[in-house]
Amino acid sequence: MSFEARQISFQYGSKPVLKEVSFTLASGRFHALLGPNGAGKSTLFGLMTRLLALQTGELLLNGQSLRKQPAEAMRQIGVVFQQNALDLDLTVRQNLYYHAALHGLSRKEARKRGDLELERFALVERANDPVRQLNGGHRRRVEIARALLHQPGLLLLDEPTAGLDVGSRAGLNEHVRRLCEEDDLTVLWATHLIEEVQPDDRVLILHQGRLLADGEGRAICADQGQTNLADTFHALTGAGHS
Ligand SMILES: Nc1ncnc2c1ncn2[C@@H]1O[C@H](COP(=O)(O)OP(=O)(O)OP(=O)(O)O)[C@@H](O)[C@H]1O
Repeated sequence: MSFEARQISFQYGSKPVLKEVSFTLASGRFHALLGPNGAGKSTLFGLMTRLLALQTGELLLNGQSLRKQPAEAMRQIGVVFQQNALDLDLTVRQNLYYHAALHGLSRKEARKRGDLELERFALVERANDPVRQLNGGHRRRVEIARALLHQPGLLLLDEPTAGLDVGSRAGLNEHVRRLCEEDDLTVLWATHLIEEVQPDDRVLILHQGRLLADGEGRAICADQGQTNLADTFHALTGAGHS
């Protein structure tokens, strides 16, 4: 899986929100898209998932333009949005099957893929419970399992730990890192929380619509003459330590 953003600019009305943003994602790696609130992370996700129409620049998945091959590209992408998008009255299993059907999976395939993800996400015991009965951490796990049903090569997560307690946050972050290794999945994890980023992650720092840094966390720190990511982030954006 290869992904490239070329010179992406975007504005809401007359308000510029993304300014000539270019980057590539490395296959099978965990990338942290780090930026303070309002940096433009969700807008970038909106463009990558085609919720928003591209204005300037190009997005390429495996060399194919998202603009020109939207259906094919969407088959390669799984997404977890900031807002919970599960049907609370359906069971965990029903949510998974419904989403699988939307992606055109047969009933048999949906069951097979659904059961496998329930197992991997340690959700088997909750499979027949309505999502409403699940806590925030479990709901997020269901959302990620759902996003992976159609076996995308690229998983986008927009502030996936929003609203979770510290323990659940760390657990979810670790889990997605494991998926990255197990499935050779390319991950873009948007966050404003430094503690969700590790020095050997690929880190993209977005601030006021501009990409201020792009590279291995450790190398970005060294470039800025800093010893840790929190100080580096502060030096680049002026944003407080989280
Ligand atoms: N629909 C919209 N219309 C006008 N301005 C918008 C709209 N959506 C977002 N914005 C503005 O665009 C800027 C970037 O917002 P965006 O949500 O992309 O940032 P973010 O980094 O995801 O931050 P957050 O984590 O707070 O959502 C902000 O100034 C925001 O107020």
